[in-house]
Amino acid sequence: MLSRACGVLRRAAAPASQLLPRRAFTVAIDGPAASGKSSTARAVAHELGFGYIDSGSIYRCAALLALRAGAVPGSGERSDVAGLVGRASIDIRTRLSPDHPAPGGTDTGRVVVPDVQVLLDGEDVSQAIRTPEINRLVAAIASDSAVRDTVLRIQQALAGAAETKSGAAPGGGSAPGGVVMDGRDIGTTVFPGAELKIYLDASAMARAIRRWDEMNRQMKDAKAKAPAASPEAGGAGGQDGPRAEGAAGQAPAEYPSVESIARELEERDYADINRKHSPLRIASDAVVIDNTSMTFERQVHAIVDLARERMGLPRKYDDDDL
Ligand SMILES: Nc1ncnc2c1ncn2[C@@H]1O[C@H](COP(=O)(O)OP(=O)(O)O)[C@@H](O)[C@H]1O
Ligand SMILES: Nc1ccn([C@@H]2O[C@H](COP(=O)(O)OP(=O)(O)O)[C@@H](O)[C@H]2O)c(=O)n1
Repeated sequence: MLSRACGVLRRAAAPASQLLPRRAFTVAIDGPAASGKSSTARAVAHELGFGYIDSGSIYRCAALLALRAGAVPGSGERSDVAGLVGRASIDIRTRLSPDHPAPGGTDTGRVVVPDVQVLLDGEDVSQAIRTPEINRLVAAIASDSAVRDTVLRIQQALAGAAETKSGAAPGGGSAPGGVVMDGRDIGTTVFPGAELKIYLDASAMARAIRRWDEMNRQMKDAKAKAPAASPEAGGAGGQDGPRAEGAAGQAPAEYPSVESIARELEERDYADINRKHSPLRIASDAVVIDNTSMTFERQVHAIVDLARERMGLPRKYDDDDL
């Protein structure tokens, strides 16, 4: 388990001989909800052999902690969500399935999107932090400056640990590693000096349809794994659109329509853009990619090549410039 102090420890423990040659490369990917940040960041990190941090999942853990403590905004309960998060142990693990090639890219250009597992005090909360209830709550929790300060320290510690792992050369030496982190303020606040900043965007309707589609696929997977589920557990194809499994072990919840997903994304974007602390902004030195009409592979290849160029490596793909 990672401790929140490991970023500090890594720097403090590095012998002087390692300080100059080692230079981690940071890719910051920001953008509105469901613009493709997390899937793209995971694929780019895998291809470059870098660590990956999904910063949204840390805020989602904060929202889950607040919910479980009955300390949601407006409940009247005086809450110290920052304290709850500060005392918690949060770990984000990238998982490869057996048919995935090893990190570092392939000659075929095949895009690999590893799974990510989020552990909160050792509990796998990967599904519990992606419920409609957390979606509604998370932006309010993330607008609290004390929560943001605490999450910032966790982000930096996780990134330090991920860079160290990605830079571990075969044989136990150290090679320049890197980290890809996605969120809302990575290029502006968390890593303002990131070597590559991407702002990923897509039309509101494209984003809502993609998220609906994603939920539909997850529901089908869950159904395939649990064929004996009761009829009330729901199924796709009705007038109401897809339905969902709830958090692990809970009763399946109703999936919303595309329109209501679009509304939820719009409300969350509004809150993220208009909050006082670290609002969602395009960093002045970010490369803006609108992927409304772009394939997933192309956006991954383009970002990998931008990173390679800035690392002094030759481009790998033939895709035209963006
Ligand atoms: N260029 C693209 N074309 C079509 N679908 C995409 C594209 N980029 C991402 N997606 C899909 O959109 C959905 C939302 O992406 P995700 O990475 O979860 O977004 P975010 O992290 O910004 O919320 C996923 O199902 C992802 O596979
Ligand atoms: N760096 C970040 C990342 C997420 N967040 C907050 O966390 C929420 C969830 O982020 P997410 O990346 O999981 O959301 P999706 O885009 O995946 O829906 C966002 O709507 C923001 O309110 C933030 O404020 N700053």
